[in-house]
This record gives sequence, structure tokens and C-alpha cells, in this order.
Amino acid sequence: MNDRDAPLRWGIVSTGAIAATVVEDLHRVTEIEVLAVSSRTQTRAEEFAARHRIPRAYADYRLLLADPDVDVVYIATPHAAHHEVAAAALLADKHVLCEKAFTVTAEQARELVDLARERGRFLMEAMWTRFNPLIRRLRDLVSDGVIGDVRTVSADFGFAVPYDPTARLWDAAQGGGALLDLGVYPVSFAHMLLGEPTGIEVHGSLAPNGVDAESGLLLRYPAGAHAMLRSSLTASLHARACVSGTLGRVDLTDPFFRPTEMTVTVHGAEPVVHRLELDGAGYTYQLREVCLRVRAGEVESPHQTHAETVAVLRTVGAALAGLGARVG
Ligand SMILES: NC(=O)C1=CN([C@@H]2O[C@H](COP(=O)(O)OP(=O)(O)OC[C@H]3O[C@@H](n4cnc5c(N)ncnc54)[C@H](OP(=O)(O)O)[C@@H]3O)[C@@H](O)[C@H]2O)C=CC1
Ligand SMILES: O=C1CO[C@H](CO)[C@@H](O)[C@@H]1O
Repeated sequence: MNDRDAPLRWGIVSTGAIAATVVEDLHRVTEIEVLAVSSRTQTRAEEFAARHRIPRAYADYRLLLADPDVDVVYIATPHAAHHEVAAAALLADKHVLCEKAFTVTAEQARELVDLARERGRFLMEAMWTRFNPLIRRLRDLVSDGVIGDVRTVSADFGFAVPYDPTARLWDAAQGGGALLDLGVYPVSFAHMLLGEPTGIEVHGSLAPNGVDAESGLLLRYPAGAHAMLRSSLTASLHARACVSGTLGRVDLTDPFFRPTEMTVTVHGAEPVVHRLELDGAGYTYQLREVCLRVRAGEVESPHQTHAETVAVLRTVGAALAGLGARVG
């Protein structure tokens, strides 16, 4: 086996909920060896390592970054810690996959992108939806003109979480609020199909600590095209999405950010249903993409570009400003 065929060695920063799910998908990908995990305590790192078959456990992410055998770092801390950890990882010459919301502000995202390009390291927001095979097919059929010109996109994601200002989803210090955690999926979906909006209207409410609790967004595009997006931590919403064009429409079942069924209805024809049997929990597609791009020496993925990550956070930031929400 030459170096190009050797598995890429990954380190995971965090022992939280999503890290525990994604680690099992990491184990499913043959190009990956899960080498290390870090926590803020040695005990949690060792427990996670033992539970998920990881040979090295560190009590601080800086120790993981100092491990010369780690090639790629997966960052799964709360959003507010993403910028610090990702910057340190890039400075340690690691490739980085960083959870959504990539950072708390567009400015922070821009800084990371500049750093990755300067260091010649791969960097990507873990917007796993983009790599789901049904979403790839949706993009292809839209660009092939199957549903004509896209005029409107709708997408929602929300569930009721009891208010607790110390919990990750509500805590301002951890980047809490509905838009950064949940709304980032509908916003990214609209950007994927229509690009960055020319204007935004927003209506919603704030939690007692000032983070956004719920909102409806109307993204405006040239010639009347638009997206209607909702996110909520106070009410349960269907997580469905619909893309409507002049010749037909595409419906994605709940949850649209990890679809397993997509219906394409072209005017005058019978609806066509596309189904997907998920590989693992659905994260493997993005993990393979990271390996592919790292091996090719690329700094970004064409399916989730740096520019799009920054633009999505600009839209989220404009919506938060429109709501008067507290950020961080
Ligand atoms: N792609 C997806 O489907 C999902 C993505 N996410 C994203 O993943 C991230 C984490 O979410 P989730 O796993 O639910 O959160 P959790 O609170 O469950 O886990 C976060 C972990 O990060 C570590 N941590 C906490 N605070 C800090 C800090 N200040 N600095 C460094 N590490 C810290 C902790 O691990 P330790 O105590 O060991 O240090 C903690 O367990 C969020 O950005 C979220 O948006 C979340 C769910 C699903
Ligand atoms: O990204 C996410 C996907 O879904 C989860 C809930 O089902 C969210 O909490 C999360 O942040």
C-alpha cells in the first residue's frame, strides 16, 4: 500500500451527541482510520475512546492537534467554539471538517477560509445535506431544467425545546438560538437553489436571554423569485422542503436535510418517486467527500464551497439583526 492508499487518520474534537453518531459513520468509511478523540477532561475522552474503538484519547484539543499522526480534524463542539478550534487546527496544518453552524458570524467564517487557503489545508462546513445522493440528484435535475426556472423554495425545521438558558440550544455563550442551529439548514437549502438573496424580510420572537426563539424568513431574489423558510425552538414544524419551478416541482420528505424520499412532479406527467436507503446514519457521503478532496490536494469541495458557507452566514446574520437577536 503506498501513502496515497493509506487511510486518512482522523481526530474528533468533542465527546457530545453528534460526535457519538458521526464516529460510527467514520468507522464505516474504508478510507478513514479514527485515530484520536479529545475532550475537556481525560475521563470523558477515555470513555468515548473505549466506547467507540478509538486508540488515542486526549484531555485537551490542543494535545490532539499536536499529534503529528492526525491528518483530518472533525470539530463537533458547540458553534461558539468552532472558530477557535478550527483556526488552531489549520495553524497546526490539519485538514478540517467543522460542524454547522460553521461559525457564529460570517466574519469569523471568512477568517477561517482565508487561513485555510493560506495554509493550503482543506476546510469544509459539515453541511451533510449537500452530499446526500437525493440532494445531488435534485441539483442535477434542477440544473438540467427538468422543473424549469425555480420560482419558489420552502423549507422548515423546528421543534419545541423547554427554555433553559444554560442548555446549548438556548445559551448565547454557546451560540444558541434557532437560526444558527436549525435555520441554517433551510437557509443553506435556499442558497443551494437560488443563491444569495438580494433582500430579506424576517418576523419572529426572542427568548428571555435575547437569542432567537423562532422566525419566518422571506428571502427575495430577482424578478419575484423567493424562498420562505421557518425555524423554531418553541414549536414543532414539519421538516419538509419543496422546490417549485415553471415546469414542475420537487418535494422532499421530512427530514429534508437528510432525505430518503423525493418526489418529482413535472406538469402533465405522473409523479416520479426517488428513494434512498441511507448508508449508515447519512454522514458517510460527506466523509467520503472530505477524503476525496484531501487526497486530491484541494482546499474546498465544489459541492459546499467556502463562498457559500460565508454567504449563508451573512443571510443568517442579516436575519438575526432584523430580529434584534443577541449573538454570542
Ligand atoms: N450535523 C448534524 O446532524 C448535527 C450537528 N450538530 C452540531 O454539532 C455541534 C455540537 O452539537 P451537539 O453534539 O448536539 O452538542 P453537545 O452539547 O451534545 O456536545 C458538544 C460537546 O462539545 C464539547 N464542548 C462543550 N463546550 C465546549 C467548549 N467551550 N470548547 C470545546 N469543547 C466544548 C463537549 O465535550 P467535552 O465535554 O468532552 O469537552 C460537549 O459534549 C453543534 O455545532 C451542532 O450544531 C448537532 C447535532 C446534529
Ligand atoms: O443539525 C441538527 C440535526 O438535527 C438535530 C435534531 O434532530 C438538531 O438538533 C441538530 O442540530
